[in-house]
Amino acid sequence: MALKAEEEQFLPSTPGKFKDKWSSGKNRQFYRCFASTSTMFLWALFLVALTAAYLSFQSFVDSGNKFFSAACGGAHWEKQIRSSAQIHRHNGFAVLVTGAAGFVGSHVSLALKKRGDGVVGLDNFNNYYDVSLKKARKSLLNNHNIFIVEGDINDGRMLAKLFEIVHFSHVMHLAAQAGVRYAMENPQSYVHSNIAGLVSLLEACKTADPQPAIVWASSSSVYGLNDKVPFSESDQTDRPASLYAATKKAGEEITHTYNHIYGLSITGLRFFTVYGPWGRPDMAYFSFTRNILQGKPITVYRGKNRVDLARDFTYIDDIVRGCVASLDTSKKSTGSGGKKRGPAQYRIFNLGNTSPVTVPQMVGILEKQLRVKAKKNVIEMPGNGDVPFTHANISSARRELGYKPTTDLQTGLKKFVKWYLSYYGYNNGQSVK
Ligand SMILES: O=C(O)[C@H]1O[C@H](OP(=O)(O)OP(=O)(O)OC[C@H]2O[C@@H](n3ccc(=O)[nH]c3=O)[C@H](O)[C@@H]2O)[C@H](O)[C@@H](O)[C@H]1O
Repeated sequence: MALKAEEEQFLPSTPGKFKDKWSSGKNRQFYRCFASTSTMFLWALFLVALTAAYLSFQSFVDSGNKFFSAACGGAHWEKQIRSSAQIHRHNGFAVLVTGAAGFVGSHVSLALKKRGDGVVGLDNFNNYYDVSLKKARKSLLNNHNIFIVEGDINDGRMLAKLFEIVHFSHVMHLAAQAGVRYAMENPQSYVHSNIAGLVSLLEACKTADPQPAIVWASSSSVYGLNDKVPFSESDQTDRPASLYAATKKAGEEITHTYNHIYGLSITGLRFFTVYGPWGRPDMAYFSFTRNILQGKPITVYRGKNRVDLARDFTYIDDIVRGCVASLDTSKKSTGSGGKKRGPAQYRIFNLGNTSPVTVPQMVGILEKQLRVKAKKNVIEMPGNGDVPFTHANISSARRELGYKPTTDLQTGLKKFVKWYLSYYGYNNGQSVK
């Protein structure tokens, strides 16, 4: 009880109820004054310590994140970039390819390098799918003297440094968070790469002097719930069915803004389900191949009223030709150092195959190529961002780019399967590696 009484006297109380042994007068004033000064001192000390800790943490984060990682920077690094950017043909380009360790990025980089353009790659090697495949593509590019910078398009200081080292004439922007259905699992990654990353890249391009012309990957998914076929560039694209599609559509609006304000020359390419050797393991044709060879079941989605889903599958070599033609027909950006000097080119093209194939037909082709029957599990398409069909109208690309796809799905999948077996091997139905 005594303790309780003692505790009580130091407990804060409602005004008028506070009891203390410092009755009244000078003693009490002195105590209060002393107590408040020392408390303030302690608080001030605490705040100083907190600020110091915060600042040192921030500079640690800055050095790790915002600027070059250990793999970047330094004289050797700059030398590799300069050498990779060297042009070996008359009037050739110096191209920065973002997403160079990706499927389309690696193919486009090789095509440009082979014809004598200077190519510098950029890729963050994220683990959305098997990183070893990205590293293998990187080795392939290295063998052709293409250097890939390991970095993120959100790293503005690193981008500024790249533009300082090389006066890129063009940027082929293919870095993105791909995949339609994964957007439900990890929505933020789409905002990070396809929105924030895009803006960061455009900021670097707008500030660069000279400004590069930009060609970048939009997507057939922007047509969303559009049911007017074939899809034309002038069709409505304001009903996306997935967050992926919404970020690609937003990218089209964002690039338009940079074209309008800063005079950046911009070409957006709406790719239609691109497939082929060195492809993406998250895509259906790729994962179906793996499962069929391993004797595992595949899930085939079906639309409402038992209607088969269909895609305008487009072979990688056709897409590469469309990308290169877009670079070749790009006009120069008109601004410099962040200031527009006049109107600049702004284009959007469909790059598809113009002959949709149903998913069960695609599976049938794979079964024939692999000589293995698939264990099919057919289910109704879940509400996960998928659209029932895609079909490109490519008249615009044909007219302006001379784009003419030449590979049907049968021929293209044959080439894919050949690559798959040589890359992963085939061992009693088990994929290895
Ligand atoms: O053109 C694009 O802009 C996009 O193309 C690609 O998306 P999609 O056309 O959806 O390709 P993909 O996943 O191979 O599914 C193909 C078909 O198989 C069906 N599908 C899929 C998986 C499955 O398990 N079962 C199935 O039936 C599925 O329902 C669909 O009908 C890119 O991934 C995307 O990043 C983007 O670039």
